[in-house]
Amino acid sequence: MSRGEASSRRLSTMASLVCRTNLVAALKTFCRNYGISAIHGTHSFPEYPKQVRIVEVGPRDGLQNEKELVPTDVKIEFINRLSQTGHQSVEVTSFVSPKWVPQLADHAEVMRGIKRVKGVSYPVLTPNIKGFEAAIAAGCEEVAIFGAASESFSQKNINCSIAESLERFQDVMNAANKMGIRVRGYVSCVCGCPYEGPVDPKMVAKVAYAMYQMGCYEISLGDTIGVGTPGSMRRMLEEVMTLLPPDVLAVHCHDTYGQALPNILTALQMGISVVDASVAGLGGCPYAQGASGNVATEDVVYMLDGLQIETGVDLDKLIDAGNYICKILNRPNYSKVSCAKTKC
Ligand SMILES: CC(C)(COP(=O)([O-])OP(=O)([O-])OC[C@H]1O[C@@H](n2cnc3c(N)ncnc32)[C@H](O)[C@@H]1OP(=O)([O-])[O-])[C@@H](O)C(=O)NCCC(=O)NCCSC(=O)C[C@@](C)(O)CC(=O)[O-]
Repeated sequence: MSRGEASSRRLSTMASLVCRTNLVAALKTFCRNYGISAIHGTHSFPEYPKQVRIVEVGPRDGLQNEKELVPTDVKIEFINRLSQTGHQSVEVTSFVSPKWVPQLADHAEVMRGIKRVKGVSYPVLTPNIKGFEAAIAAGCEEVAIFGAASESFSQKNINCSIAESLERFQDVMNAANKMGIRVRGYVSCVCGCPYEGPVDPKMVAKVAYAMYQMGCYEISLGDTIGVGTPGSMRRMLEEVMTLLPPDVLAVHCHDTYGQALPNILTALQMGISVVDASVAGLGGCPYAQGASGNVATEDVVYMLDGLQIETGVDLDKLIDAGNYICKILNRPNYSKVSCAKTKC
């Protein structure tokens, strides 16, 4: 990104924050001055977004931790089924070292084998320029770089410090810009780290801002080990939102402590409208011991349907895709909604 583009990006971010802050402050002052404590009768209700985009991470985050190698044709069929559910974004695989994540060593074959549906984006993870080049050679049109707000996790996960990771991501970003490839950014450990414990929200904000300034179109904030609560999620998001507006943020919640849905609800109330989820609640990071799967996509869609928030996702087709992969993996379906509907 050129200096001019970077500074105009900074200006528009600031303008968006200032407008938002002024509007909220003006509304608060108005209500205070006129003794209004309630909207809609006697209570004030949070405003939810009208639409939410779900980023389906089942084929990547969901499968990366599976011990038994899943056959390539099964992965392809799984992704093809997910492509038919109405999802706008299905994360396919990672172009990482096969020594580190053997399950995803067939990344190029999977990428080449899937039937791409018009309107669906198929991002892949690329930690460095080597991964980026391999991803492009396999036909990828969107990539994601993945950093962390914890030094220890960064070392364990991608074998470098946070500062080094940002340098590697800059190389990816430069190459992506030249080719017109969209880059998404992840920040892991936003509510806690498996090695360091609590993580300072200021650190999350700093890394998220650095990745956004670099040119990521969206930053996904990962509660990698699922320790967040609506309280810690809110505090973390408030800090991040001092630097970035909610419309460039996504949340990525694991469900280790059963807090993923309330955490997502908190994020929606704060203006975020992109949610990562994994069908059947598959998943976990191989470098975050003890972390359970992601929030199940079926459960997120059911909740959003109930809130009359548009996702475009067909719940029945999603349930079928989740049951398909669980049957092959011979493991339980962790979606409560799927279990309730199919009486599993
Ligand atoms: C980042 C590296 C590659 C650094 O790994 P390294 O060992 O430090 O890399 P290196 O540059 O020293 O190279 C060592 C070897 O790896 C090869 N190599 C180097 N780069 C690549 C590449 N891109 N693709 C394929 N091979 C690669 C390279 O060619 C060489 O091969 P050798 O000469 O030994 O045969 C390694 O640490 C790695 O692959 N880590 C995997 C991390 C990972 O996938 N973690 C899970 C995803 S993150 C996550 O789940 C969290 C998230 C996103 O979901 C959000 C959340 O929940 O918080």
